[in-house]
Amino acid sequence: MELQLALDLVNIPEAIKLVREIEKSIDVVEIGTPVIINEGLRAVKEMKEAFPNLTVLADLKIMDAGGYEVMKASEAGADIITVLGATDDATIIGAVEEAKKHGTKILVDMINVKDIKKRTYEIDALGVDYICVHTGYDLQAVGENSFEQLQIIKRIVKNAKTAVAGGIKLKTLPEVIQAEPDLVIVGGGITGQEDKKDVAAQMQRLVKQGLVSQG
Ligand SMILES: O=C([C@H](O)CO)[C@H](O)[C@H](O)COP(=O)(O)O
Repeated sequence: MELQLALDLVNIPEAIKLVREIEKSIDVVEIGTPVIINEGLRAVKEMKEAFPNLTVLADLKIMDAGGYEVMKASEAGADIITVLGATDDATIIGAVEEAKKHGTKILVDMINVKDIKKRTYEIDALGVDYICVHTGYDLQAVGENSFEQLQIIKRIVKNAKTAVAGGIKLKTLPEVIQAEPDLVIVGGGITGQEDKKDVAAQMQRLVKQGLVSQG
C-alpha cells in the first residue's frame, strides 16, 4: 500500500517546498488539477526535476484526446496520468496505448461514475494500471465519501490496482486501510494541517502497517 500526497491549492514553489519537507513520508506526489490549470504541465516538469526519484502523478482528469494528452504529460515527466472513468472506452484505450510507449501508467478516476460496478468491470478489461474511487470537493462538502465504493471495486477488479481519494483524514485513514487499497490519496488531510510533516509521517506509518497486516 502506498501514500500519495495531492497538491491542489498551491503554486509550484510552494509545492516543491512542501514536498521537500515531507518527501520521506510519501510514495507518490500528485500535481493536482487546479495546479495544472494554473501553471500547466510545467508544474509536472519542475516537480520531476526537483525529485527525480519520486513518482509524480499528473491529475489531468482526461476526458478526450487520450493519446495526445498522455503523450504531453509523459514528455513533461509524469509517471502516472489520470483519465476519467466517465469517458468513452476509446479515450481510455488511446491513453493506455500511449502510456505503454512511454513506460508511464494510467490511473482511471471514477469520480461521478453512476454505475460503479458495471464501469469497473469494463475498465478493468482495458489494461489500465489503477482504478480510483473518488469523492470530489463538491460532494465532500455535502458529507459524501468513497469508502463503500472502494469495497465494491475491490470485489470486482482482477487486473488493475485500486486507489481511493477524497477527503481522507488521519482519523478516517484506518477505515480506508481496512479495505486494502493499493494507493491512498490524501490532499487536505495533510496540506490543511498545522504540522504537515508529523501528520504525513503518521499516515505513512499507518499505510505501511496496513501493508504488513495484509501479509
Ligand atoms: O482530485 C482532487 C480534486 O478533484 C481536486 O482536483 C484531489 O486531489 C483529491 O480529492 C484529494 O484531495 P483531498 O480531497 O483534499 O484529500
